[in-house]
Amino acid sequence: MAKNIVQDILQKHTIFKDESVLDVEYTPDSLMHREKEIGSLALFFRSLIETPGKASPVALIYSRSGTGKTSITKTFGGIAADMLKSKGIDLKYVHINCKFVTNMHALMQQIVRSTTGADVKGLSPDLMFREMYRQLEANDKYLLLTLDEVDWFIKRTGEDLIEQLTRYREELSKPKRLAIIFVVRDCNIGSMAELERGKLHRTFGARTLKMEPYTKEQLVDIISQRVQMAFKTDGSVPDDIIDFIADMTCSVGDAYYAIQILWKAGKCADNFGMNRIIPEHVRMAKSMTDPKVRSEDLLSLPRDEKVVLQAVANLLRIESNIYVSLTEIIDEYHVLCETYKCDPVDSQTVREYLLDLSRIGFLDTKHAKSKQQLGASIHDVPIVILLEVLEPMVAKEHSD
Ligand SMILES: Nc1ncnc2c1ncn2[C@@H]1O[C@H](COP(=O)(O)OP(=O)(O)OP(=O)(O)O)[C@@H](O)[C@H]1O
Repeated sequence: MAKNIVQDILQKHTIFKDESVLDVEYTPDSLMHREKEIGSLALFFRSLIETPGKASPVALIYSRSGTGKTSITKTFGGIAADMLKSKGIDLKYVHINCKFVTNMHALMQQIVRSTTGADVKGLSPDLMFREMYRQLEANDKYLLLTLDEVDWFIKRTGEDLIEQLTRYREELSKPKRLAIIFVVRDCNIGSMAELERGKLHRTFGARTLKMEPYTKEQLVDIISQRVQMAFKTDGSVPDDIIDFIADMTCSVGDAYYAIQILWKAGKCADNFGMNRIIPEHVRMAKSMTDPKVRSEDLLSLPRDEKVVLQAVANLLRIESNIYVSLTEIIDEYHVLCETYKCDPVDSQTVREYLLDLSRIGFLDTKHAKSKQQLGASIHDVPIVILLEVLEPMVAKEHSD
């Protein structure tokens, strides 16, 4: 019985070729739009690659989430290890996420385990570090260590991981076998006290890299790359769907967020037995990824604005519509006014309502390039869910 269920599921049609490339852990071989940043790491760690042992460089990377901090450090770590290997030098790249590590002792245990494969118990963090370093020396190895999300660790434990590790590194005898990349979320740097920020500046100096959020065009490229790898045929994710996802995620510039929406939209298409993603799947995916409760807010909107919003939603219910024009909205609005037997407001007022609805977050507006005409879309809520609440609300208000 259970076997049949599994067999049935596996036999079901799917638009995916390889879902694993949409996992957050997956880093593509070619990391788009991060060439400059990988180049900065090469400059920061030039001495490690050209004259290993001479110095023990450290660097700090910070940015908002989903902007590729983890990916560029892993990519750079792999490249550095390969380059040194070709010179007969053994560089181990170790990447540790500190977010869920509870204290300095547990962190040092992880560093030692990932570097040497050994489990050390009963030693203080200082002694563990010395033991690990002794093993690096004994085996003539070098270590490039990335400590990711160190800001969470510092906040939670109150232990100044950056100061402690940079102190260890200063005490090392030559050849210096340790280089470290610290990774921090931008927002947490922003909220740091002036004194702490000054300390970071003194420790890292010019070896500080701030990564900018991705632009819409960059997100289009990143999503397109994943589409090629994850989906069966070219037609399963049309270009305007890629554009739509990039449009709705570019205000945060987060590649992970965009890839999550792509994946969930693909799952929706599978669930509906369709062989391509349509805009409504994307809206559903967005609401699952970033749920927003809107229904109670709808009640507070003026009556006429609700009708304008319903006009937009009615037009977007049509399968292929991502944006609809002001002219179309006005036509649909007049049809609704006839249905509800109410007097329509003039076109300029409809336009103002749309801008107002956009300001308070019920819809998204943009100007079409060609016609200079206002277009409206809804990014946050699946239209079916919005209309389920809005339609009866508007009907009731006009029957009272
Ligand atoms: N330039 C890029 N090209 C392709 N994929 C990318 C790129 N940047 C990020 N990604 C993908 O986006 C996801 C998030 O990236 P990553 O974890 O590197 O970001 P981050 O800045 O470290 O995020 P966080 O602060 O949340 O840890 C990963 O799946 C990664 O593969």
